Amino acid sequence: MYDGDIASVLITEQQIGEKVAELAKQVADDYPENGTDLVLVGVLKGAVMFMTDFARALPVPVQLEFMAVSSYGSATSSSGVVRILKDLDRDIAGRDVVIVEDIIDSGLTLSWLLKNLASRNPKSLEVVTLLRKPDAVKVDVPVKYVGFEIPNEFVVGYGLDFAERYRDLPYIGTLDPKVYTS
Ligand SMILES: O=P(O)(O)OC[C@H]1O[C@H](OP(=O)(O)OP(=O)(O)O)[C@H](O)[C@@H]1O
Ligand code: HPA
Ligand SMILES: [Mg+2]
Repeated sequence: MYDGDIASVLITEQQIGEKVAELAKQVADDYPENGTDLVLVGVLKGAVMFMTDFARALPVPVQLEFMAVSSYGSATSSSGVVRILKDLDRDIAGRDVVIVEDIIDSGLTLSWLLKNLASRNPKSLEVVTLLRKPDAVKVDVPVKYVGFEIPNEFVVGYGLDFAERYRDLPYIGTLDPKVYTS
């Protein structure tokens, strides 16, 4: 599948599975059941694979919410302009909320999202991200749960796309530059 487009496998399916279980354990330890379900806010579309695996790995009840924002379009770097394409369906005031992201690259999307959700007065607000690129950060954002720190290369798979392709790969790989330079 996608023959020749993937330059290298950065994180295997098995490594992803182990990390998801580890992150779920950390989050479950920090949010013991208290009668009010934790709200997971998945950031579409990139976080969809991580969100569904993570929610099922968590041994505490959660409610699933989604937001769609877009800052990348078909480019390989963030424009910094964030648009809401889909908002939450429910009020999060007074709730424990965890944003579920696939990747923090420049940090621009998350920084905007944190401000936006904080203004809705949740009881608490934290972030879990599967990937972070420390060398790409333009705005520092407080992130409590980080899966993997990765080099500053464009990656695809497990929800992450280039021009809407490759999200369905079960692993995370680097994209051969010929794909986006041709
Ligand atoms: O830290 P940043 O530089 O802001 O980049 C991270 C964001 O960019 C990607 O979303 P994208 O806008 O590509 O939408 P998508 O999830 O639908 O692919 C990714 O899923 C993150 O949400
Ligand atoms: O490396 C990336 N790959 C895919 N989507 C992204 N959005 C931000 N960074 C990336
Ligand atoms: Mg994208």
